[in-house]
Amino acid sequence: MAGVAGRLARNWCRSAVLSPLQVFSFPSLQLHLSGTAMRASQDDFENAMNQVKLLKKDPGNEVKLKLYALYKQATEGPCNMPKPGVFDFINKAKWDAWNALGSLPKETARQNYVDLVSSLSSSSESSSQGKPGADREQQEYENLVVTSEDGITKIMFNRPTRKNAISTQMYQEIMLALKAASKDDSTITVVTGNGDYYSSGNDLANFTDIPPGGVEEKAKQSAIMLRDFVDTFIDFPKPLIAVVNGPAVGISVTTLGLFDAVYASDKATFHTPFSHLGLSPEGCASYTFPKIMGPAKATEMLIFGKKLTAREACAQGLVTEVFPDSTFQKEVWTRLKAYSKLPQNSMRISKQVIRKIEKEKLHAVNAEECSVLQKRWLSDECMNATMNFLSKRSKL
Ligand SMILES: CCCCCC/C=C/C(=O)SCCNC(=O)CCNC(=O)[C@H](O)C(C)(C)COP(=O)(O)OP(=O)(O)OC[C@H]1O[C@@H](n2cnc3c(N)ncnc32)[C@H](O)[C@@H]1OP(=O)(O)O
Repeated sequence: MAGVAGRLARNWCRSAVLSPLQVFSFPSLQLHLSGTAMRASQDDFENAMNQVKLLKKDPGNEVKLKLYALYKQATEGPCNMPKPGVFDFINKAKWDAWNALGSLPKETARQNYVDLVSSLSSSSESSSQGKPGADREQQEYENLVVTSEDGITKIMFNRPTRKNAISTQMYQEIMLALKAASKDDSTITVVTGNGDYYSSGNDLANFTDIPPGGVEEKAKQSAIMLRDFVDTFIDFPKPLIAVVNGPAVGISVTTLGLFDAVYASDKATFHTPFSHLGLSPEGCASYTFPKIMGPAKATEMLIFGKKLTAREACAQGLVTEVFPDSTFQKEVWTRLKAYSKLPQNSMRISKQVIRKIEKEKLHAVNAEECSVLQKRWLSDECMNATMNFLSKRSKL
């Protein structure tokens, strides 16, 4: 197979003066827009064809074959060529790749082509920005520790003395770190907490910093920031895993519904005391929680503020697996390191396929939740609960 791969590479590179990526735009990949069969995604398809030519990194023969096959399937349908002879290695490899797509519908092939190119573009972009590894330079954050090693980018909340409560600056930093992780070379991204808490949720002191426009302006700014924050999770393109090292409260619980896997220590608890704080759900939990655990269990958490143990949260489907605290870090990181070695593009594309149908809905839910909260923050119920906590008259 190595011989065939080598010959494939040479064959595609034979046009000599061309860079490997220009060569990669083999003749049959040029789009012949016939004006027929124009569909909604034709523009995306066309853009993807152009993007392929701009890739900075050679994606390798396996991916090239996949692109070739998807292109042929998208434009011509199932393989219609006679099978090349056994010694015609290159055409045989191309034929095999196309034929393997069977009766995949044209529009699915087109979509898969677009998705594959999009994943290649982002990894090619990021490869010019940095390499994975322990020594990789990381942006400095005040409230996070971000590291990248073994194909895993780890974003760790780092305000342990405040139980990792999320300040306004920390929301911004988390968004920045997620955006950077979405473009780096890592295969998976992990969010965790430093210290005994995963996170105690929104820093209740966030609402004491009132701008000149008054509390209404504060509520408006907070709703915009919250919407952006949650959108970043909804749109995150690669597997996102929460390593819940201890108790989680409020928004650090609701956003778990947007993660792809949640591993928890048996010391973790899951608490969304929105009614106690005069608030309402955020992080798309009004949609994801009833979907994950059924409406009755979601009501107990989101309306009555029932705190779940890690095992209860696992039984409800919010948590993937629970580990004894004594072996939690070792077991989880061993597993994550194994997962991080799986093929990057395949994982990305699988996530896209799994999440795509929900994306629009999640953005709409997020917008609605933020608009409701904007009003809630101005309510007496919420203001009193916040003042009671800050004046140390109450705790959860
Ligand atoms: C701005 C736009 C976005 C808004 C999004 C909407 C989000 C909603 C939510 O997330 S709702 C949930 C909000 N969180 C809370 O209500 C938790 C409040 N904290 C507590 O009840 C307790 O601190 C505790 C149960 C988490 C931990 O109790 P304990 O173990 O006794 O520790 P301490 O209380 O002594 O905590 C140490 C230190 O940290 C401060 N702190 C902890 N959590 C928060 C917080 N969420 N906000 C602000 N400050 C927090 C706590 O006050 C202590 O400070 P001190 O040492 O006393 O100065």
